[in-house]
Amino acid sequence: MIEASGLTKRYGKTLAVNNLSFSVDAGQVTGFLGPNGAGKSTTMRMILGLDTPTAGEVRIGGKRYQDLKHPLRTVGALLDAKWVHPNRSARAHLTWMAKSNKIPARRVDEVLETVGLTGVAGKRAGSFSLGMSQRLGIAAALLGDPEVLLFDEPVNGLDPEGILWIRRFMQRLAEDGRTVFVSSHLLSEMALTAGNLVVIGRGQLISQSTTKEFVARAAENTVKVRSPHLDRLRAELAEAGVAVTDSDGGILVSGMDSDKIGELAAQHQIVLHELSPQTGSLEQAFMQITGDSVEYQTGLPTGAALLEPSAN
Ligand SMILES: Nc1ncnc2c1ncn2[C@@H]1O[C@H](COP(=O)(O)OP(=O)(O)OP(=O)(O)O)[C@@H](O)[C@H]1O
Repeated sequence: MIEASGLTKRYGKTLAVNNLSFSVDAGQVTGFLGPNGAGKSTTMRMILGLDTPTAGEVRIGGKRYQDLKHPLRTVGALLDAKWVHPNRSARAHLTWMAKSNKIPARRVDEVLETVGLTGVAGKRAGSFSLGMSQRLGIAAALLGDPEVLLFDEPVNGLDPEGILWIRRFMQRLAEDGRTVFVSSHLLSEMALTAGNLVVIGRGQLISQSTTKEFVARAAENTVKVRSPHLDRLRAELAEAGVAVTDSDGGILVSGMDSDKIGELAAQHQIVLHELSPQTGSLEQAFMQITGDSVEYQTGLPTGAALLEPSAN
């Protein structure tokens, strides 16, 4: 289990993580979701003791990272799959890690087998594809047979087969009873993988709930409206304090259900050509909830910005 309370990290003028509290339970994959720059990597680094919080703390199984006797046996992480020395073989890399962490050498072959790299264990890690490097990174994270696993954007840049493999693998780890915490800026990916979501924006907690609840909450509040008197309707909705965005020859209304919009239109004798509650794509749902908290606008429509690969 991971518990963050009041976790805060400031880099100069940038408040990367701001008073963040959440918990991650064992037995399910928990997605850590937020737009680029939201503070996910910084939070993961603080969980792993690689960065010191400016305020607050995070505990793993009740202990701070620096108080863990055998850190690799408690928590394993895949942060950056490409940090392996390129001239070392996969087996040499894992053997070195095992030795320096007092982990029995037999674990090396076990984890190579687990991630399906036994056949290429003697090859230079520098010659590995991104998918193979990710597997090697996961093997390293598993060396100490830890209860808690952290993955930072593990599917970035992978082909569909690699994505599927990682998704299934994370689910298997969770089914084994481990705590699996995985960051992503893609809700559609997380919705397929994670049962719970911790969602952040601009370093702050936006929501912690089941994935189902998160998606339903966002989607149920959007209604598509088309009308030949769109300007008048827009003005009445603004008066009612409701948010409106343009969409495909009509508008998308958030925060008022379709019954109320219909009544408002009738009251002002505004003809409607369409009044349809949207189930919305997952990405739309995510944008709707995190919309105000996107730090860097890319100039692309907001939905597309989310589908851009992260800079990680
Ligand atoms: N070492 C650092 N020095 C200064 N600012 C930093 C540092 N690390 C992160 N930041 C800033 O903190 C904020 C959060 O960054 P972080 O990388 O944690 O976000 P993220 O959610 O992981 O984003 P991404 O998905 O783009 O990696 C950003 O504004 C970033 O520029």
